[in-house]
Amino acid sequence: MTTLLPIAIIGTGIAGLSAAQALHAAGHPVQLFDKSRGSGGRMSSKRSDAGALDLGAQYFTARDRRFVDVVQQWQARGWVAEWTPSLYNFNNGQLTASPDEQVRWVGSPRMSAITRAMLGALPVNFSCRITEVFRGEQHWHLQDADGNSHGPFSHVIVATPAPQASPLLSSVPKLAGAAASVPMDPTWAVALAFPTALETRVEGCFVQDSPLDWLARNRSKPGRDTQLDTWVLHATSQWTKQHLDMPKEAVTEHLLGAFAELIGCAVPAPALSLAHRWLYARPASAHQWGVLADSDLGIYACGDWCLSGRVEGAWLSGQEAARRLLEHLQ
Ligand SMILES: Cc1cc2nc3c(=O)[nH]c(=O)nc-3n(C[C@H](O)[C@H](O)[C@H](O)COP(=O)(O)OP(=O)(O)OC[C@H]3O[C@@H](n4cnc5c(N)ncnc54)[C@H](O)[C@@H]3O)c2cc1C
Ligand SMILES: NC(=O)C1=CN([C@@H]2O[C@H](COP(=O)(O)OP(=O)(O)OC[C@H]3O[C@@H](n4cnc5c(N)ncnc54)[C@H](O)[C@@H]3O)[C@@H](O)[C@H]2O)CC=C1
Repeated sequence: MTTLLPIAIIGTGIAGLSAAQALHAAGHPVQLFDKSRGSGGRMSSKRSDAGALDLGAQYFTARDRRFVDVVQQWQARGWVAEWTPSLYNFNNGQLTASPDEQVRWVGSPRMSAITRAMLGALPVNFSCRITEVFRGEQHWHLQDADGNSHGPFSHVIVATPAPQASPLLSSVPKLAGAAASVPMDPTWAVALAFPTALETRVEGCFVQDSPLDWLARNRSKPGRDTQLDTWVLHATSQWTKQHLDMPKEAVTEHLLGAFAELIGCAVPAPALSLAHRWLYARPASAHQWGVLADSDLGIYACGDWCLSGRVEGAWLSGQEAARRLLEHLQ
């Protein structure tokens, strides 16, 4: 019996884990790496005194049949639940109810529950920033920021945002160039917790003509801690770019001010506030690549930026990376 070399996967966001699960299911050993202390990437949740707060992805929709099917399996296992917020729209200074029929999903009891469950017992190195990916005579090797080498690996899947993928793809200039051509826009996120509930029916709101793009009542999502009235605000990409290096306290003050202006009820001082800057929040434009690949060399890049820039696109891109890799092995 021959021993298969593991496949290295850099990034434990939903794209990397989607690929990992598919390869593991096909009988291939994988080894995951992430620079963060936990999995989830932009679907991670921040633990706080007000419970877990979803600072990145707020909810997701499922339109592709393959993703619809997997989300149903996640629901059956209790990893996700449907969120049915009382939705509003803020436009031209008017806050109006904006109900619709769209099904929206969230991780349960927090967004990070999905990737945590997907990771399961797969082998992973956290707090391990990969700085170099190189090919020896036959196999792939990785170098991390602490100077450690990892390998050999039969294949490598880079599942990070495009600007972070580009340097890791430098051994295949065509792939590195494609990743470098995808700018990603930033998003400032602010979480607030109020000791008494705000007197509003709003649970989610799409916002126009404001520094804000979106706001959500975090505690209205299923399974969340409901002791405090928690909210998450997202700034527009444009406002974020203009205030990229603003101190967190000032960002919180500005976005809290914008929130108080539009929400239409008294907003007391929050008991807790925190700000997080997502430097690579969303691709500036969508692509239909699915995956970037050099199958002969055995290197692949996947992530939301290869498709729709949403959770669904990231998951599908991870599936596509695994599919292309397995196809080439046959
Ligand atoms: C503020 C915000 C709001 C959003 N809202 C929504 C929404 O409501 N609905 C929706 O569908 N989508 C939303 N998205 C987008 C969604 O979160 C992403 O499309 C999806 O999570 C991307 O997954 P991914 O696996 O491609 O990348 P990521 O989740 O970014 O995962 C990449 C991983 O790679 C790791 N990494 C990076 N570089 C290295 C390195 N050198 N070495 C090791 N590890 C590395 C990172 O730590 C990270 O864990 C939102 C995103 C943000 C930021
Ligand atoms: N802030 C960030 O960095 C990112 C935010 N992302 C957001 O994630 C969401 C995911 O998109 P989908 O899965 O397609 O979800 P969706 O179908 O709920 O929303 C898509 C878009 O349609 C609009 N919209 C939908 N429903 C309503 C409504 N009831 N009233 C008014 N407008 C509505 C709204 O503009 C929204 O952005 C979008 O809102 C993206 O803007 C995606 C990626 C990054």
